[in-house]
Amino acid sequence: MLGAIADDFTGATDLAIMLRRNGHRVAVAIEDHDPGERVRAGLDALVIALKSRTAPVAEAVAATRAAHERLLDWGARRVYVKYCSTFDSTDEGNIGPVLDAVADRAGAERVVVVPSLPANGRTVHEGLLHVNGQLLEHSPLRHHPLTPMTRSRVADLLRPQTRHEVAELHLDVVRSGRDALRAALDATAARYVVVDAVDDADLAVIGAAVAGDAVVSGGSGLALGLPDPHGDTDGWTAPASGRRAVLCGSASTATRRQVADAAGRAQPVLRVDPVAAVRTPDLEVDRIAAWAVQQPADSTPVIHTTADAADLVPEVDGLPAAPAVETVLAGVARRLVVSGVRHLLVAGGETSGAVVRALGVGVLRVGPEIAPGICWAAAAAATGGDGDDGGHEVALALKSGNFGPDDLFTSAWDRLA
Ligand SMILES: Nc1ncnc2c1ncn2[C@@H]1O[C@H](COP(=O)(O)OP(=O)(O)O)[C@@H](O)[C@H]1O
Ligand SMILES: O=C(O)[C@@H](O)C(=O)COP(=O)(O)O
Repeated sequence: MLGAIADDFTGATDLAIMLRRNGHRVAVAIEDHDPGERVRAGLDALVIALKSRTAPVAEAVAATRAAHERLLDWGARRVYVKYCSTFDSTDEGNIGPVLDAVADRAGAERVVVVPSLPANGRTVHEGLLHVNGQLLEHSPLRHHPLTPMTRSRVADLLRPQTRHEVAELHLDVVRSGRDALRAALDATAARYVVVDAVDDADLAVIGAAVAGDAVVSGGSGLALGLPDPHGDTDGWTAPASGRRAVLCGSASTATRRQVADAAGRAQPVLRVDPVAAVRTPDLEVDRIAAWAVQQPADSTPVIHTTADAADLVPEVDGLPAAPAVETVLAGVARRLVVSGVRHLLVAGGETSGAVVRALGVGVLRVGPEIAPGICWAAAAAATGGDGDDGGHEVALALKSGNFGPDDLFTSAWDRLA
């Protein structure tokens, strides 16, 4: 079995889709949840979803180490460390410290670093990460609320995060084919090697060249290069029908466009007040949940946080607003499920982590792909409390802030039909 550790929940489903597309029978385990021996026995790949991308370094490393041990116990022979295709991190981490911990434990002398995800416009060329043709540092990721990306050379982003050497291999080597790339990798003394990839064919070459590596790392794109022969990935059924809703904690430009598009199609839209989220979170949850149940049953209420950059509130009364906003959206998610919402689309990696935790979900069963990097997944929500017994089957789509077409909030439901 291939074991994978993803540093956020949208990233976990993104990777699971790629593995599924490539013939793996795959499931996503939420944090320290054990899917059970029977489920594990039927899998070719298991992705553990952590909420470690922006956690304090020691916490992220400890959670990753524990996840790695579980994967080893469960028979994983290879480990895939999944981070963001835009390399979301700071000079402190968490990509470097997490890679160091996994590579040390596995005794891996070399780990490739492959953030490219061409299907979503993320490419690495001559060591520089581009997002839809722009250098990372000139893309909207420069203004990310938690991990602003102000440099574009992947090696320069990783170096401050690790004590190990970081090298680069460029497209000319990749395009010389699997054997030439493997030879070049073997000739490199560095622990980490950033490998260029501009299209899916490059990812296939890299995947083939690292077929024997105990640890690989990247965005989800590298999974396209790791085929599994089983190819038997059916067995997904959509959970019972019910009301729909969208929860957006992402401030990304793609999400903002999707909110505006839904509003333009006459879907009801409400914005979380970050000041209220910090000062009176329970009242803010009540306000939003009460609004949502009043909307027409056949509508898709969209609850969001940021219409334009001016809405971003770093602090309120000296307290950070971002985690308070996440907590409010997580509280709203519970209330929505209790009130009959069964199909929930969540935008934002951190936000998805907070929502999935609040819903008490243990395993995501990966279903149909909606758009590159976005899928529906089935899960049992253990809402319990709030006047509810819990145990509802729900369909969740966890969307990276930057992914998806403008009409996603109205078109995503077609894939559940
Ligand atoms: N208006 C706002 N003020 C303060 N924090 C916000 C606001 N809107 C969103 N946030 C926070 O920004 C973060 C967005 O991260 P995330 O959910 O991972 O989205 P993305 O996938 O776009 O990175 C979350 O912690 C969220 O609570
Ligand atoms: O690799 C990617 O781009 C995604 O899988 C991902 O991790 C996105 O993170 P968020 O934008 O924070 O959801």
